[in-house]
Amino acid sequence: MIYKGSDAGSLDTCLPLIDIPTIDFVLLTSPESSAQELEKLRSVLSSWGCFQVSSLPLNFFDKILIRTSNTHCLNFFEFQAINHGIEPAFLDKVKAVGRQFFALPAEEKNKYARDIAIGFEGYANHIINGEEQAFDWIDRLYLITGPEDRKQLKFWPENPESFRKILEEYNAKMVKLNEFLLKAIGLALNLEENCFLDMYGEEATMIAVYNLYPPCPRPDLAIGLKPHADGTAFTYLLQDKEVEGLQVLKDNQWYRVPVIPEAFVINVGDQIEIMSNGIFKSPIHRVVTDSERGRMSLAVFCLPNPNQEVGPVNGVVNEARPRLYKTVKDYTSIFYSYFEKGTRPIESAKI
Ligand SMILES: O=C(O)CCC(=O)C(=O)O
Ligand SMILES: [Fe+2]
Repeated sequence: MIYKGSDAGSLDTCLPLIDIPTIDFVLLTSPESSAQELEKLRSVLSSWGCFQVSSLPLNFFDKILIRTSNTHCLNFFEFQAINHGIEPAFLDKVKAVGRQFFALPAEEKNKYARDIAIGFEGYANHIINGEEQAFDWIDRLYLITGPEDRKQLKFWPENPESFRKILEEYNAKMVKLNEFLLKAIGLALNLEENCFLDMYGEEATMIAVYNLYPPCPRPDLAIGLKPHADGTAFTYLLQDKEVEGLQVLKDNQWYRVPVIPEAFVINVGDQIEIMSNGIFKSPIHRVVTDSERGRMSLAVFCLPNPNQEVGPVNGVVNEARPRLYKTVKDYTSIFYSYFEKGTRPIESAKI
């Protein structure tokens, strides 16, 4: 599928608003309600490929559940309890440090500038350098936040002072949340609880990307972020609290994603589409600009380690559903070359 050029679109208020499905993670952990909520999760991920989660109660990760998994209930025993959930006030801080960074003078931000010869990390005001590339209307701060030994602190702002500490704390919560969801999707398909988590592997890569879309005088001409599907396993997105801009494509129709303060939008990425043999869909999405208001979002990308081989998990290939995807490795490294061309990298993984 080619998206290039013609596909930029303004924030067309005539587009329908997606009634973005909500999954309640607390219901997922309760013996009475988990079967029903898991079925909802399965249905949402196979249709929309994205859903929202309201912020988690303070002690979500402390509620160490519960029962063994054969009753379709998530077993949390292996999770280390941490003392806090993800409360709205903390989410505000996570967003505030990003906004403060983007508000700094260019000279200060450029201390953390990306060096494309090294990689994608750091601050940059466009995503890729392709010559024929129509640039996106975006400023980005892209940081590898895990595993520990892959972090390059020279790209991590020291201004505002609390930036590093807050992002580290946020990252730790995202790691847990992602493990939780990887287990949940195994159960949602009636498979072994750890099948996705095992395929995802250890020492997974965590990437945090702050996206700033400045006000754009001609939103009809410039796209904030061109249509793409994420190359991740899952993406955890914190949207701007006030300014809309994210849109999702389903059945050739674009839908606006509403602003939902304090909620995460969680996207299936291509690697979960591959692991689920296409049962779960990695949705195409884009961001449009606004003529008057800037918008900031924070995306956390959770990806298997580059050495990890990723293919359909046990139980998703059968006579009724033959194998549709090859085994891939270091999928992320091909991602941006496709992004630049405006084609879908997942095509290269199809059999
Ligand atoms: O800004 C957004 O809402 C979406 C960002 C996004 O899709 C991405 O960073 O991959
Ligand atoms: Fe995305």
